[in-house]
Amino acid sequence: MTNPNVVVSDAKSGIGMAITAAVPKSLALLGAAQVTVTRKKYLKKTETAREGGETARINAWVDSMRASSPTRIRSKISLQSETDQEHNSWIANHPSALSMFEQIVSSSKGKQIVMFLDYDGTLSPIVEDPDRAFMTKEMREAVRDVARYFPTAIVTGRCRDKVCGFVKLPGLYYAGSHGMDIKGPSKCTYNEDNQGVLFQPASEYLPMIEEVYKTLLECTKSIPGVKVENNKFCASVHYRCVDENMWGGLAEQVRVVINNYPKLRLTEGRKVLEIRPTIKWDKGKALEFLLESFGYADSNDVLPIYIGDDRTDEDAFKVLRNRGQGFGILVSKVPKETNASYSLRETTEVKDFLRLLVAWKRLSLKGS
Ligand SMILES: O=P(O)(O)OC[C@H]1O[C@H](O[C@H]2O[C@H](CO)[C@@H](O)[C@H](O)[C@H]2O)[C@H](O)[C@@H](O)[C@@H]1O
Repeated sequence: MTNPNVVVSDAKSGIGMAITAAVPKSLALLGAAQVTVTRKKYLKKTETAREGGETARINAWVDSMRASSPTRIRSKISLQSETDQEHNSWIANHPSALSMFEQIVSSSKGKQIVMFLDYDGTLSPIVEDPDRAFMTKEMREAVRDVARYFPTAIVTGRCRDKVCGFVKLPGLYYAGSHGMDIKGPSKCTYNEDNQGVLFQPASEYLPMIEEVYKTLLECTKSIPGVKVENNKFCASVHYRCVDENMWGGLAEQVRVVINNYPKLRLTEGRKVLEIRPTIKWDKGKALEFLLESFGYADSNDVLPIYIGDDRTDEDAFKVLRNRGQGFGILVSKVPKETNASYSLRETTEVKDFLRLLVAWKRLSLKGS
């Protein structure tokens, strides 16, 4: 994509000049001391990158950006009967966690249920503005009640402080930045000195992410609708409100920026590109870490339930599947490729599931 507003310094003239080529500003922003980008060098670099298959890589990104998240299963022919078939097979393989509620709780006999909840698309509906993704009062009450009976963690791509501000419940564990920032409840017994912070495996990346966030903010500012979010150990570039014709250009901008940071990698969520450290840490690792912190590292006495809607939640679903323990529940109205065992159609169904769990627990306590 071309960005007419990109300005590159021209070594010969010594002045900034606008060019209709992609993205050098991100490089220039890194500071003259670190990188000096001349127009000539920039064009050469772009050419070489293109020849080296960069274009193919960016095209692949754009294709992936077009797919929903996790990848939607597509019919080759969009006949109604095929769609019905697809849906029936989806429900047969990933039944509703509401209709399977009895089976789910009966498999928890003698085990401690531990709840893991993603935030966006799970506890709050997807909205255009990430800063306005509020959860309802009813959902908050449902989560609060669940946390009274079961250890409960919010596992999110968001920055931990931001999600705490949305959820506003003190009795939970919060794993922000895709699990790279884990904190227990205020009265956490694991690490009281550090105000309940349990684990920050990517703390050394903090200055780098801050720098990348600022660079992305600057180099994408001319693309209408882009929103860059600082998620502390991860920077997120939202394209939900960007014209689809500009997605290629945006992907290219992001690629050029992260090409300068070999210690960072890109992952995708729902209409969002996320730049994060290459360390082997994700929501699945966070789930394992939390189970261990709760004393269930190698235990059969636990039934973890993870509810999420996003590609990044697949890492946690996969962990549960590999452990042969607990269940992943994918929130989705449409068939998707997933490692989850069950499905829920939308956030209101998540709330219903949580309420059922609380009602079932209260009943079983009365009976005991
Ligand atoms: O792990 P999650 O809790 O699901 O967080 C993933 C990302 O969620 C947010 O973005 C998504 O929700 C926004 C609000 O509904 C929506 O506008 C955006 O298109 C979605 O990608 C959040 O803003 C990101 O920082 C999270 O990484």
